[in-house]
Amino acid sequence: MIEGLSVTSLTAHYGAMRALSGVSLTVHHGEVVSLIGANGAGKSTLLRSIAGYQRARGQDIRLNGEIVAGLAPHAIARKGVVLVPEGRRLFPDLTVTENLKIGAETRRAGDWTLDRVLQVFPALTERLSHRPGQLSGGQQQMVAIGRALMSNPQILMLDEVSLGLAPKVIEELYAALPAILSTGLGALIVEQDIGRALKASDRFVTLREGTVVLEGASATADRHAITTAYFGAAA
Ligand SMILES: Nc1ncnc2c1ncn2[C@@H]1O[C@H](COP(=O)(O)OP(=O)(O)OP(=O)(O)O)[C@@H](O)[C@H]1O
Repeated sequence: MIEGLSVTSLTAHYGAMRALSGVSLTVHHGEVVSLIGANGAGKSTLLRSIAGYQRARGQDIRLNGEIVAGLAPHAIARKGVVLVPEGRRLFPDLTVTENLKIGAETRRAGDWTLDRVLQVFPALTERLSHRPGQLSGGQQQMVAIGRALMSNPQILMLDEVSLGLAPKVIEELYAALPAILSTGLGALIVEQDIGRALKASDRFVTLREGTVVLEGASATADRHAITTAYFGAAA
């Protein structure tokens, strides 16, 4: 049995179009796995399928050996698999505190509290009564990640958290990752910048056209091989 997330032979369709074909991967507790691939490779579909927002065939998605595939998204979150979606999806009429506390509604027992989120993202401390529209993009992303942490996840999935943010702000977000992982959770991250994805992760998985084409340890990854796998043999 795998301690953490395991996905086996996952297939997903949009109508007749196959977006994922037999994708398998694991994310153990305490490790970061980065999902690398061009636009349309299927990264968001994979994360959304794991989180229960998208119907997938194969249906072998497990957390600590227990099948979670087929459960509703809130039930999967309650088991401990939580997605920070692309575009953040904060509640615009709620304050930062209220947005963070919503994450606690699917809360499992665990270490994450509002105070702990604020230790990881101190920039939010002064802005707890603000609405998301009054925050910078980076601060909004901190709220989205903080909201996910408030549910005490075992597996945290981050879909393109750096999209549209300035390099300095992206550095700040990634600098928080070790503190986030120190509670023993595992992370599956989608990051467009291959260099940053490898730096932030223990292992990488490259998707092309819905299929895993290359995977390995990030520290010893061959960038050329990844780029070739990413674009296909014709690149
Ligand atoms: N709601 C949808 N309806 C139909 N096709 C979709 C839908 N969402 C995604 N697709 C298609 O499924 C494939 C995989 O898309 P997906 O968004 O998972 O890729 P991605 O790797 O996350 O890309 P991006 O970096 O652009 O988000 C693409 O061909 C895309 O056009």
